[in-house]
Amino acid sequence: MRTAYSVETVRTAERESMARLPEGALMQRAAAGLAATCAELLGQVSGRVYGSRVVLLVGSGDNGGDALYAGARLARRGAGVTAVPLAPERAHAGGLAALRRAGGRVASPAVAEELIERADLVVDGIVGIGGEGGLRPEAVPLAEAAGRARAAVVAVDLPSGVDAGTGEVRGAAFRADVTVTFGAHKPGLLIDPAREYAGSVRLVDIGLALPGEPELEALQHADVARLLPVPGAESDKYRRGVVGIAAGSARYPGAAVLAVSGALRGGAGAVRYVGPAGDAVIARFPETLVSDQGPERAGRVQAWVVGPGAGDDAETVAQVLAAEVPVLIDADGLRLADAEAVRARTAPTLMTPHAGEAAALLGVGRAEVERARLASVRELARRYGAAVLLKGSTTLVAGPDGSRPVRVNSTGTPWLATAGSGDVLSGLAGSLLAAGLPAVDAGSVGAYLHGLAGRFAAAGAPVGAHDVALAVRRAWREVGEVHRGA
Ligand SMILES: NC(=O)C1=CN([C@@H]2O[C@H](COP(=O)(O)OP(=O)(O)OC[C@H]3O[C@@H](n4cnc5c(N)ncnc54)[C@H](O)[C@@H]3O)[C@@H](O)[C@H]2O)[C@@H](O)CC1
Ligand SMILES: [K+]
Repeated sequence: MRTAYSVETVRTAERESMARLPEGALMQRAAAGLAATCAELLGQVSGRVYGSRVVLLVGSGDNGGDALYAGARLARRGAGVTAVPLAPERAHAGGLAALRRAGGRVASPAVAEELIERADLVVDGIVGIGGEGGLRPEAVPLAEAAGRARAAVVAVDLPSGVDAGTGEVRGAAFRADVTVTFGAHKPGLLIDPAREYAGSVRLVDIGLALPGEPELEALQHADVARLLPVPGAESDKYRRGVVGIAAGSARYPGAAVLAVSGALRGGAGAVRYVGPAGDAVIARFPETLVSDQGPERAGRVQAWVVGPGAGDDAETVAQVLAAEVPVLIDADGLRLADAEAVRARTAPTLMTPHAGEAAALLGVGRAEVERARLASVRELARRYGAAVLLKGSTTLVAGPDGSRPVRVNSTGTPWLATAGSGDVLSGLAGSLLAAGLPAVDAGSVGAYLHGLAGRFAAAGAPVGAHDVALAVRRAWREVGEVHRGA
């Protein structure tokens, strides 16, 4: 499991460590890890460390101190290192002295852009977890110059300008090729939009003992493998769970077909379809149990999926919400579901909005949800007393009270933003619910497999939702392999 901790928790751990260790020890560990990554990148960009040109952009806190000490290490290996302290009188004094002793230079911000243009490597040490309120105006042209330059950009702890705790980005921020982060991932490194600015993230262990719950957790192959339902020798289709799909309409029969296609690959023993698209479903998937009765009379299921392509069929949504089994609500179902009826449910509920649907439920603009994804998913979960999966390039899954940790999934690919892809996910996650997974697990395992399937299906080219559904089996096998190997 990958975890991310709040800034507050990291600060607490830092204080405890500092009390035990000699002064400056943590910063030296951070700088050593940072310098190692810088040296590796220099090897890729210019073939060697010796003689390469490194620019350190240095703010007034310890983030700048890390950059300076790492710069001193590179200078000792023969790199030409120039530090640009944005506020020279407040830059980390020990770090500046160390850099100078190692042969590094210090330059004025007036020449920073010129230096960046000629550099092999730019180290962004302007702000880390102490940053507040986005990048200051004087640093904006530097972020832009670094973006234009051919140099590799390494962010120290976080790309300056992104919010460490929430992943929000207000205005300009540095775009890094690699972010070297210390002690723990910060939530902003795993959540969009900030995640995109971080490039690939490397965690340097500086020996922090992290207390309490993480803010976020991200399942890895082995975690998913442990959660996947596996039929035992005694299983029959009913024991493996029947998932009911109440989806599709005369106008959108395809949504029903796609939701069923996802459900068939999610581990339930059988899929029961209820709705007006039975003929289309049977034609494609003859193994489906099709009923033309409403959900109340369709026969037993262990979980329902309601909403994909459902049009305005509020009665079906109401019947599903009244069922005493887990329910996944997606697409039109989110709009049609009565909030009181959702809150009154005693069996688990999983809502799966994209940003636009989440915005409509929260009564805010879509951009607001996209900007503040973590706060949005928590708020929705609290309002509805339901687990909520907020779709996007990083998908977030919050438990019913919005409490910690929220799950984050980043196996997806931008190619997954294609019509019907959400219908496949709803069927897949609903099937996992029917197989007995708790709502947060069903959502996050579903998102993980769906994202991986999207990658396999796309392989760098556009995909349709049906391709994604087909690739779920490959994703499942790939995850299972790791488990068997473990
Ligand atoms: N947490 C830890 O355990 C460790 C932290 N270290 C480093 O220390 C950093 C935190 O250091 P600090 O607490 O000194 O804070 P930062 O260095 O992140 O930033 C604080 C300084 O930047 C200024 N500032 C705040 N917002 C700004 C903005 N938007 N634009 C420009 N300047 C801004 C503040 O006035 C303050 O002087 C971490 O990110 C990490 O790089 C490491 O040295 C190792 C250990
Ligand atoms: K930084």
